[in-house]
Amino acid sequence: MFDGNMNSLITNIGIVSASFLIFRIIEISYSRTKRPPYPPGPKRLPLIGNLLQIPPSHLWEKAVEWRKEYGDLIYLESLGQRMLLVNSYEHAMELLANRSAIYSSRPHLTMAVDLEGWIWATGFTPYGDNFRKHRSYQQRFIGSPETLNYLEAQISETRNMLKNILEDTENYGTYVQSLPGSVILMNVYGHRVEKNDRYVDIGQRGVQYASDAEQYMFLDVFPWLKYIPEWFPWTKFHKVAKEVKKVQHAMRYDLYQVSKEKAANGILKECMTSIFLSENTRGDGSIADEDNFSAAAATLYMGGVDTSVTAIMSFVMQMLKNPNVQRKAQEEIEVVVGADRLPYFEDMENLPYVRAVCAEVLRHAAIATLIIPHSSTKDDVFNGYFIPQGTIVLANAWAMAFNPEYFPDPHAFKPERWLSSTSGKETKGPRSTDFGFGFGRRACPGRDWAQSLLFIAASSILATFNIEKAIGEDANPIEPNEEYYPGFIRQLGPSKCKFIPRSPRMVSLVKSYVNGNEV
Ligand code: HEM
Repeated sequence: MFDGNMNSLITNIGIVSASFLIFRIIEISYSRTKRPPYPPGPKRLPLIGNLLQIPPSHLWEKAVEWRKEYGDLIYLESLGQRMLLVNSYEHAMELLANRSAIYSSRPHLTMAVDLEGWIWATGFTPYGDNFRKHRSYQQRFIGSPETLNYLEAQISETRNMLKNILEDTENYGTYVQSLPGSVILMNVYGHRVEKNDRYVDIGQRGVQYASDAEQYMFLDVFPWLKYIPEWFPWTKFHKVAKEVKKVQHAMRYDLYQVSKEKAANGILKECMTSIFLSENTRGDGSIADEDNFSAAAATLYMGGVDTSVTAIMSFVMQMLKNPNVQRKAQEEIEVVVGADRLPYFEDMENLPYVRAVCAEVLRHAAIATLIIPHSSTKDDVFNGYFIPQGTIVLANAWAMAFNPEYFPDPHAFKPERWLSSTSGKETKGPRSTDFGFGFGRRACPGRDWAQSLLFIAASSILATFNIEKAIGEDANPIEPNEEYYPGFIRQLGPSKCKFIPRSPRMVSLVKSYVNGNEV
């Protein structure tokens, strides 16, 4: 009896399971035939997809080449990971801004998030409550200078940089490299940067490590590899992750702790942390929402310390390559600012040519080539194509910056294209700041901060110095360094060149300002 029941139970389960399986197969094949196609893209091989066609670097340039065949949307798969390259500004806006409820998350990167521990940094945080809290702190303190007057630190640190360049011209690169870090550390933690400052170094190493994590994408395909013990051969990634973890931890906590101690002793200068602590420290000493605040603050440190260096380095390189542009910008400064003081933010409105130079620097430098990858949280259909949930969307800001339909003669450096008041206006497309800082809910919160620092640094350098090519041993001018480090975030090193003070008056002005006796 028992055996008979058991047999029929097994038979029934078998029938039900088989029916379920058949139903699923029919359902899947039906949905496949009904579902719209993926966007066009290079032919995928079974299992590995486009793995062999995706170049190890300069994917943004490959995407432009593919555009001729497939158009502005290019769909790729690599070992099961779906990717969508978006070459046009209009499509990036449509997906990442107009449909930002679906396209505002970040991919989960095994190396960066699980092994190195960057999950706290806003740029790696998935869409959700923590992300929203980070963004509201960042918007409040850095989105505009209303709560915290970050412009003051931008002016004073720029003038420090001018003085250092005056005294040690050969090493101008060192001072440009530390300018953004010295401003952001003052803004966020009230920390005054010293020569060879440990925290600027930690910040720059942290940014480099975080962007290098993309080299370990094989761990996303085989995430179980992360459980292999460290002593096992070919697990160098464990050693790298261990080292990065120390830097990541230092970025997140070290300066925050120092600032907290200073605040407790009443010696913390006004900054983002001092304002937050004064508003959120409870009677028993505990601090409301401290985790989200310290993460949002440390991500600003991360965002501010590096990208703006590329912008200012690119400005110097372009001035070396385009002496006529340099002269024209200096003439405008002479008329508006005069030769008796250095520029202020109040001059910005009256310096359209200098503003155009800055806009052209940002376009031409294309600092964040593929912005930061977004990830979709829902299946979507766009322009008749199916974009599955979990697709990594890469907006090709480099392609937008050099699109000849928006910017005729795109590789030429032409500030005139941004001047609406001259007949030379040639720009038909978006502004460089519309795509260079990303899209939608994830767009860079440091956009205004970065633009104002570039303006004050560029106009102050132009007012103080003539930048000229150095002369080589063969008596020929040395061409400027145009070799960008080809990462998702492009970096540019200094050129061999001369910073020649424009007049003894400018020299004494810079010195007097730094010594606190502004003339
Ligand atoms: C010229 C300088 C800069 C450029 C070109 C730049 C560009 C970008 C881009 C393209 C993104 C990704 C946006 C997206 O995914 O749609 C981004 C994100 C971010 N940037 Fe910037 N940035 C610059 C300066 C700064 C500065 C100065 C700060 C901080 C003071 C900053 C803080 C951030 C943060 C926190 C994020 C992450 C936002 C998120 O994931 O929600 N950036 N930036």
